[in-house]
Amino acid sequence: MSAATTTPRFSIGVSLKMYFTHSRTIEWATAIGETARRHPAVRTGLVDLFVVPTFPALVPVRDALGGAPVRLGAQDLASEDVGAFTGEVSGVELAEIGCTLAEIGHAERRRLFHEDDAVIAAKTAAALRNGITPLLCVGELEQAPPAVAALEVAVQIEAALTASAAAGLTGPLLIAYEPVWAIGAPEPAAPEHIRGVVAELDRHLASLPAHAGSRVVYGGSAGPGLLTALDGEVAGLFLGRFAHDPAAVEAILDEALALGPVTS
Ligand SMILES: O=C[C@H](O)COP(=O)(O)O
Repeated sequence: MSAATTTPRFSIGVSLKMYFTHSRTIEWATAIGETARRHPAVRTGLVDLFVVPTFPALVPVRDALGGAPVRLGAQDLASEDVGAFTGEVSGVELAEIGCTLAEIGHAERRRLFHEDDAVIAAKTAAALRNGITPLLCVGELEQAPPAVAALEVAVQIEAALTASAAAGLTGPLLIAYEPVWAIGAPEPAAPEHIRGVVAELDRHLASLPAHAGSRVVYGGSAGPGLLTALDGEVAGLFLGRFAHDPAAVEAILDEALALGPVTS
């Protein structure tokens, strides 16, 4: 087995949203930990694998992973760090229990919980302030050509960074590009659409020195076969339903291994 690469070529993560019971979450995480410990794509550092369970499952999942090289992410975080905010969970506490990622701005939180650009910007700043990588979810609302979609998404990214910029906060972002119309759908967006938007977003991120090291992964009905279809031109996937079977995660890791490290 080759030595671990310094920068993983792919980031591959799964949000469990609110689909599983606690016991099923732990069974799933145990299986993912077992896969991660032995799979060469993870062991060599080719893939940065992360899981995003519900809040009460974070510590049990961390323990079920049993030291496997899998990062832990939260599905949300508070915009404040301490105080009378019933029901909220701070970035301080998330960092303390080992979360290195926090999901921010998911379309479901915008649509169902009325999170707006200001909330998302405050949460992005809270993550950066606490040394947590924002897993910033962005995506166009309606189907549009890649250049048009990328413009809409770039505006969302800029809006999410306003509070961080004002506070002088820096750090890499993990952008989950999720076309809203492709979330919860039977199929992901077409590979050529994904490649087109992600290429534009990569160019946009390259113009943000405060967030050097950022990368874009694709989410929205992603599953086995998509990484291969994207031909290595996208830096990873953010999965939902189609990673509920641990065998699907293993299949995607196999695809990453077949694509291999960047050769140039
Ligand atoms: O957080 C994950 C995304 O929203 C994708 O979910 P999905 O693959 O079930 O559509």
